[in-house]
Amino acid sequence: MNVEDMKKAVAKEALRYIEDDMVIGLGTGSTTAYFIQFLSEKIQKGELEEIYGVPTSYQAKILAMEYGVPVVSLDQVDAIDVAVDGADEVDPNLNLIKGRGAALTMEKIIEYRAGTFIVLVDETKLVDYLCQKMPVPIEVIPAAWKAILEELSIFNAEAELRMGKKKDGPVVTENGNFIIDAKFQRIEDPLDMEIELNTIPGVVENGIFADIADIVLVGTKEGVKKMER
Ligand SMILES: O=C[C@H](O)[C@H](O)[C@H](O)COP(=O)(O)O
Repeated sequence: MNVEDMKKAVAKEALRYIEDDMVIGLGTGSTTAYFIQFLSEKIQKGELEEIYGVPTSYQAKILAMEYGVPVVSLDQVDAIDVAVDGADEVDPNLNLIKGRGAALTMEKIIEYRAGTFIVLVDETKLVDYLCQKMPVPIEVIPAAWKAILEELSIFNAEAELRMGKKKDGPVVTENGNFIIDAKFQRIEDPLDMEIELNTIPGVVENGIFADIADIVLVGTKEGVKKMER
């Protein structure tokens, strides 16, 4: 089983948690893209009814629209039953790093409010501690990017402004902000770090998702494994 197969396997498994009449937070990224596709197939077959998706990004919104999953915005719903999303790192306590796709702020807004937050990863995302492999993406107000970059040196972080791939200059998020990727040595206390980073003036949100995930479905060569809080 390759990584792509593992992503598909967890995306299929996540459907077990979906029932009729649910409002579902639709995450961003390659793994959730499979989930949106499989969700749509169930809807088209009539196996799921009255499903509404709340997208966390334009990517999720466009995919849902293409696949025919009805979309609504957060302010049109009273509650989100389940949110499903990928992650960049998952530690043994189900703390996450997210934001490789620069969608972290809307992801956190929606997933924080979900009745159940289900994370879909392949086994390469499992780490012993956060920041083992990946930096923490931090969404910042553009005017503050340089000051924040310097302030992050207090944490011994190797931080850089994220640059566009098919765009000159920095990545601009869907909220009109910049992203700083900060590689810390090792995050000992994810919740503490998540809160501390958000106290820096100009920081909009950061990609540490501590104590939010309820279930993590992990695609492995032996099949899907479930981690639960
Ligand atoms: O901003 C992007 C997100 O946090 C993604 O959910 C995360 O990077 C995982 O994406 P993928 O499933 O493509 O690895």
